[in-house]
Amino acid sequence: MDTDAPPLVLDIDGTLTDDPGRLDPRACEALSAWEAPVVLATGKAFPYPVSLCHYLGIEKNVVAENGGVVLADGEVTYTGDRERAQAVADEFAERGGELGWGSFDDINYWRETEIAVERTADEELLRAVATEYEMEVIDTGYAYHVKTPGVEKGVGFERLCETLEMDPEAFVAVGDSINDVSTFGVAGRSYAVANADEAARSAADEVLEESYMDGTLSVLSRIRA
Ligand SMILES: O=C(O)COP(=O)(O)O
Ligand SMILES: [Mg+2]
Repeated sequence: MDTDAPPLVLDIDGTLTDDPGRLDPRACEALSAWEAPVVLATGKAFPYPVSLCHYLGIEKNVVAENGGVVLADGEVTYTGDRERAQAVADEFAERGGELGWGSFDDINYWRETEIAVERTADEELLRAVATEYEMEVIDTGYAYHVKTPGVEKGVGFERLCETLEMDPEAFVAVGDSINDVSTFGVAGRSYAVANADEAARSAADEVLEESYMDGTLSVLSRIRA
């Protein structure tokens, strides 16, 4: 691999996974061997990208919870009002809504700055309650996230770059959904995989012909030259 490979900022679900969200095994080889920093920027709770970095054998540079949690150079920072998100979840449940994750809610168990809700939930009710609490709901295609407005992956990514003393413009971004739009806005070059939603497609510099990891690999092979 060329040592001039640019640093990467990559979404996980829909970008390094298949449709049901299983990690594509080709991501392991490609990212373990990448010769520049790789940042994982995800809507998932903090332990998920940290574990993925651990098992890929790469530096733990992570934006989790849609920007609510950032880890760079061993330093963790938090933004977002978890208590307010919890208040939305409680009121949602009070009015008959269900988060939908079953008896052990591993999706929210470690989540520190927002709340995620299964996409089978009553979206209209969830959005109505969130609005009452001046919170925002986004649909990533994998979950609804009840989050603090202004907390975004891209904002967290900029914070991470400050810590690493790197220029966000140097990074190549790949993603698939509305929660990647802010990352696309600050990275130097951005790609939406073919399975991306409308928001990601219109924010990306380029929409790829290939879906999921096929799309991500096509970017990696292009930029490594
Ligand atoms: O947690 C989600 O809903 C989606 O996760 P992602 O940001 O890695 O695609
Ligand atoms: Mg995604």
